[in-house]
Amino acid sequence: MAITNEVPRTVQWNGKNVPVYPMETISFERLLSQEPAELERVVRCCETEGFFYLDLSGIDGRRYLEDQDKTLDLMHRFFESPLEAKNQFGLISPHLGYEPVGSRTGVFADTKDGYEMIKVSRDEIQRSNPHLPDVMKNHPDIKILENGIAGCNVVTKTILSALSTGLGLSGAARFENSHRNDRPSTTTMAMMHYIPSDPTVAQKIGHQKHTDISSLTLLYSSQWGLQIRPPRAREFGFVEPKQGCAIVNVGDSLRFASGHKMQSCIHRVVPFDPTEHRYSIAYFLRAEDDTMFTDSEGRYITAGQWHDEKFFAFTNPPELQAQAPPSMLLGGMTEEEDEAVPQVLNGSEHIAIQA
Ligand SMILES: O=C(O)CCC(=O)C(=O)O
Ligand SMILES: [Fe+2]
Repeated sequence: MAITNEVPRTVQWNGKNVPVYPMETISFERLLSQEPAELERVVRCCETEGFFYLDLSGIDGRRYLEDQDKTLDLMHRFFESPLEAKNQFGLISPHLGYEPVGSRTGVFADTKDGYEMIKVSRDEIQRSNPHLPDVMKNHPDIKILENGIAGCNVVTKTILSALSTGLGLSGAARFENSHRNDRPSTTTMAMMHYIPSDPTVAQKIGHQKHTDISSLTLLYSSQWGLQIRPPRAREFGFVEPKQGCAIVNVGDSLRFASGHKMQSCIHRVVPFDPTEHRYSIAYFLRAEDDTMFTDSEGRYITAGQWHDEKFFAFTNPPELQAQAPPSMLLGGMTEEEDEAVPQVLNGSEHIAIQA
């Protein structure tokens, strides 16, 4: 963990004291001006922890927070629609369309996930007739999605450019050069709704531990639930939502592009308050499909291939997930030994490995 002056905190969750991990806060305004000290800090965050808060509360950043508030209103309307309307086209491709609750593995053994999700890709929203369910295929909603996606692009490209400069990269070697705006990629905005669920009995619960496929993920959620397991940490701990800030994490593609120096931090989502509906918006900035890098298995492959293989590993049932290259779900990141923790499942006490 980075050195901070903050006193370590814990919260009560699922019958035990769980850490709340402190994270650095990076200023969007200072990145925009490429202030050398801020560039150094953002590089250090990506190389040591792979996660940070991005302060968007200044005049240049708050318009993006307002975009996300509008996206949130749209999500409430969308997720309240009947299942047939939401699932009109199903999942058109891994980065476009709707996935109902329970489509993937859940956060605990023998559970399914506890969220539904609609993804709108950056390439798709730019088409004259984007493939969207009818309930959101109207001018005002398309405009909200377009503004949300374009805003996330500006914010994530600002970070990418700061990282290139901070690492002394120039010309074609800069990260932006493998994330050009007019090249096909699987870049997408995922809008998620987690249903209320009780960790002691739920069959559909949370979001399994993973690292992201993306280069950078920009996450907006004002609600608790995200847990990270920073490098060298022995257990998962919560990330506290912070007013005026988004959460940014490095994904596998940037880890690979940085010669595996950056950390693609392990994370998952659990129901913090079992009675609560939780909403989050994740923008996954992904490399151009034909970008080449060396993955966690030592293979020289394209970003497109990494995306497709890992996506299917995510969505496969556990027995098929186990056949994927061992490091795929965690992008080559390793976990410190888990501590055996008592866990109440289905009403009876088990000693289980928390995963
Ligand atoms: O919902 C969240 O807070 C995070 C979701 C996430 O990790 C993901 O979609 O990759
Ligand atoms: Fe994630």
